[in-house]
Amino acid sequence: MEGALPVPVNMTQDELKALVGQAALAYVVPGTVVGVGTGSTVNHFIDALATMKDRIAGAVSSSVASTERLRAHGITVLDAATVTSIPVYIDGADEIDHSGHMIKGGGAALTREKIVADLAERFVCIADESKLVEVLGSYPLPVEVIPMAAAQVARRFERQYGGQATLRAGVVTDNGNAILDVRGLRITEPLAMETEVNQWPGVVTVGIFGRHRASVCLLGTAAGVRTLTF
Ligand SMILES: O=C(CO)[C@H](O)[C@H](O)COP(=O)(O)O
Repeated sequence: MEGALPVPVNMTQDELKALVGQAALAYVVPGTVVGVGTGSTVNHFIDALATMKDRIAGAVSSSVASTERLRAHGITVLDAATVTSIPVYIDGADEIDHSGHMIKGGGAALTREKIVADLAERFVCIADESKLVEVLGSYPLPVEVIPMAAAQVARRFERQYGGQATLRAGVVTDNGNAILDVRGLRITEPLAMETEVNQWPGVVTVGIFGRHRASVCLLGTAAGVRTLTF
């Protein structure tokens, strides 16, 4: 199912991100706690959320960066451990397919993103149209790993899926771990790969959001905001 709201043509990628960040406000349930993702698209959402900060019960954040931005706007950030359920989680994606499966983790926040997504009744993905793909895998798949397992996990990707993993230089996650970026994958069965890789020793989180896929995607396009529901 989809629909589109018209917008002026020739918008930049950042303007498309701002457009969907604003559009996501319609999915915030007044009086409740909002799950907030991480990244440049979400930054626009956080800025928009500030306009209704007095009508929400606060936010659960998926990264130190988003927490700082939320607090700078005067939005209350709650510890995820104190929250049992939230109606909606709003976050970006590096890729999303036509079933709502995503690759996430370009900003290295994938583990906390999956934790907050797990608290949510629904995941609303906000993205510019370049993120919509037929098959996941052109974007290098991020995997958060315990550093001592990085080489072993990399070898296993090569052996099992023919993927080439490299350590993301200079990056330490909010959880003190490393990120592998895996190239050369064609992820035709996201749920199966997510389940498999999650079982490898030393893998903290794989950036495939299959079980935690989006139920709605607000896609910024030259024709307006396309709403995809899955
Ligand atoms: O998964 C993420 C961070 O870990 C982001 O949602 C993803 O990288 C998209 O970022 P952006 O909105 O900047 O394009």
